[in-house]
Amino acid sequence: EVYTALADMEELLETETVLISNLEGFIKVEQEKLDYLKTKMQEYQREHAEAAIDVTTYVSNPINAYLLTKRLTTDWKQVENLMAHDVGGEFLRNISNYRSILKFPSEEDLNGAAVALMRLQDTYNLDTSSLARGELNGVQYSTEMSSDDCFELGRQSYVNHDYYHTVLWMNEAMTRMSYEPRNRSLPFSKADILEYLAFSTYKQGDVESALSMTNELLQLLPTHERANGNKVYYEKELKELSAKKKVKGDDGSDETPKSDLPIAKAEPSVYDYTERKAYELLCQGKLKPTPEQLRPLRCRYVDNNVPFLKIGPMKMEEASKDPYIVIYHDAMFDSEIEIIKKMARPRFRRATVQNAITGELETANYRISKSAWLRTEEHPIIANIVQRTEDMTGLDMLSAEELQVVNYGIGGHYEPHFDFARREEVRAFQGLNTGNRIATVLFYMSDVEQGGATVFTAINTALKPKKGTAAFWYNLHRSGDGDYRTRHAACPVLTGSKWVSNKWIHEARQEFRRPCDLEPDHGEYAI
Ligand SMILES: O=C(O)CCC(=O)C(=O)O
Ligand SMILES: [Fe+2]
Repeated sequence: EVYTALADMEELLETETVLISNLEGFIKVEQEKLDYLKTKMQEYQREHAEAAIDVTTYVSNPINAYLLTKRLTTDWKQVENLMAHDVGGEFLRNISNYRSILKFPSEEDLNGAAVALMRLQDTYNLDTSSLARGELNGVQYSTEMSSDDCFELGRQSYVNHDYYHTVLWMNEAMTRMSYEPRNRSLPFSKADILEYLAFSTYKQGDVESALSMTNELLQLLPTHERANGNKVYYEKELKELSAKKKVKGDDGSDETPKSDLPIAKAEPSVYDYTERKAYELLCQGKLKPTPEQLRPLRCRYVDNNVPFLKIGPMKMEEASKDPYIVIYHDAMFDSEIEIIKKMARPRFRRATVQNAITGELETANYRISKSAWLRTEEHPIIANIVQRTEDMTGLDMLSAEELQVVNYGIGGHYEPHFDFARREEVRAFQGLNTGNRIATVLFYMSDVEQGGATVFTAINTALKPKKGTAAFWYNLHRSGDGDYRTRHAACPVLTGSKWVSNKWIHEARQEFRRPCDLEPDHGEYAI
């Protein structure tokens, strides 16, 4: 699929370029054909008009008699041939050839892109009509959505059982339809919208509104079979509801009204309501650390006692004292970033997560990005970065994982998670024999216009991506136990393309670099 990384979506524009020029070619050839036929027809009309003035005189001229015969035999044959000539077929064959060479999005991509928009709408609290007008978080962009763009979003939400967004977007489609030019040919009618609206409203528990929408639909199409059936159903349900209200009780019916609209399985969310709320507010920039958390934070130049850094110390900014989270500025050069991106692009695979029960790697809607692994030996640039990571962290890199390069797609995100393996899933890194992920270094390889922050949901801390900076934190206490306060997430990217690299450092070989302790925690750490 392509929607999971913007790097891949860029190629779709090349596909579109080819398709546009194909369509242009078709129109040109078809137009030439029509122009030729038109000229021919006018010629016929002219000759014919002349002949019609005096038919007898006309045919008595042997030249005219010959020409008339010719016109209706060979000349006419040519016209027929041209009429039969199928210009479209050739161009359609070209398009099917392109399908094997160029990148085309699939139905899955369309659904993924629609879900991504809904995720952005929820996470950043975007109002439907502003979004449809092309406004993202108060910033006006030039794109505007038409009624059928909105209808399709509603339909995709419906397919995903997401009745809440179905209602929002079908309503928007209806509003837009009313002020768009009447002559637009639309693949749906007002009745179709009403059917989606009624059913989704019912699914959300509002039987009364579902009934009134169904009635509205029946005014447009009195013989609509399903609507008539549902009307009876809704009326019955309402009657039962009001009867129950009097007696006070639960709803007992398991019958549902009919809909033959397609339906798919929805994935359950992996985190609870309070964490979700904190996550959203942090992503929106509305939740901040307390003054107590902020007061002790400092910026300074550090050399970590590394000879190389004595010459060129690094700029370090503390983002949190406990757990200890720091930002290194200018940790990657633009030139290095370009090379890393170029190396990663052709190797991108959809990012996976580990199933806590089976240990299998699988794709999930809660992690939408593409990633690639770059080995230290592959390029001197990577080796440099790994060495710099060692200098910044004071940790040994021999047990670290390779550099993971990540690019996020539309609405690309990673819901709250730990980087370390929990006791029940220690199997995660067992094969490696290097212990758990003791620390994370997260390099930001792009700025992000809007959204895409890294947020720590347990300590109300958000890190805004800034090209060239790196975040560093310990995932484990000195005791080796996981530090649950390091739970973090990548907020959905609202606008822009987000690139990061992860370097996960393991416990093995850190015995003298970060000695362990029986106590789980010590405040933390200063090199
Ligand atoms: O992209 C980010 O901001 C965080 C990524 C992350 O947490 C991860 O890949 O484990
Ligand atoms: Fe992470």
